[in-house]
Amino acid sequence: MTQAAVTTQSAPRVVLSARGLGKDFSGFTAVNDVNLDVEHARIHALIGPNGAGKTTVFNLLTKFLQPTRGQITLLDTDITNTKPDRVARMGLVRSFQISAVFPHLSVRENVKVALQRPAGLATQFWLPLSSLDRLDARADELINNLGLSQYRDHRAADLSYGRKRVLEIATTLALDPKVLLLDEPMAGMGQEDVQMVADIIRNVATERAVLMVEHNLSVVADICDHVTVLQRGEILAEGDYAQVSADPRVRTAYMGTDE
Ligand SMILES: Nc1ncnc2c1ncn2[C@@H]1O[C@H](COP(=O)(O)OP(=O)(O)OP(=O)(O)O)[C@@H](O)[C@H]1O
Repeated sequence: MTQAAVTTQSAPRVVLSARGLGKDFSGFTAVNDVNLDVEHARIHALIGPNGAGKTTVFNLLTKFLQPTRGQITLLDTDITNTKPDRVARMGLVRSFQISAVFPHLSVRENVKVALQRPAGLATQFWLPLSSLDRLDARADELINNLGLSQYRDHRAADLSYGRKRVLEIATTLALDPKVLLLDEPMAGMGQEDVQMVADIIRNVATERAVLMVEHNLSVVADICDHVTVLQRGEILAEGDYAQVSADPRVRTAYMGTDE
């Protein structure tokens, strides 16, 4: 391997960045002066107390909301004024809620429906599902990678809550995102499912960047490489989990005390 190749491999690669990001709602500033650098093959957490602005930042990055101030760059392209569907096609994909999974289709059929888009097929619900047979191999690869192979022919409705979440991540991965945004992936899960989904996210992040909003701080401590703490719409602290959790300002924001 050449020296250049070694350097390229080891250098952190920023795939999504925000500079001076801000959003006002009728005079109320929900997000102000947020700078973020999300790197390839890393898991980046966005945390903060209720109302800190995490969801608004997600909506700004995916362009569901138009920023009042600032700039967003995806893979070296300025996407500040780009429409959400185009941003998704460029590789910034947000996981949808479980309701995005079709309950009466099997795990495999759900993944195949999701695979139609990157395969260049229009979503044509009037076509028989058998017309999607050529997507079997790719669907099975995704299903195996996410540990769902023994549930391949189960109806989505019959899966446990945690496995529905994993299926939902699988349908998102069908779009082959470069940056995956996960909004509280552990919400409502028991400990066993939390561990399973944490392992899946770690696995998924070996090939792409993951930015996640998560309230479960032990998960953040366990799997996240970098943590940005928001409070009242602004960045309060950032660093690895050990750094931010030792910061007295973060302790005060979460617990009302820095003890
Ligand atoms: N469309 C809107 N119009 C007016 N205010 C809004 C709007 N969306 C969000 N806000 C306000 O912006 C602030 C940040 O909200 P946001 O939902 O981004 O916080 P959050 O950190 O995601 O909170 P939570 O952890 O409770 O989900 C809150 O004060 C909220 O009331």
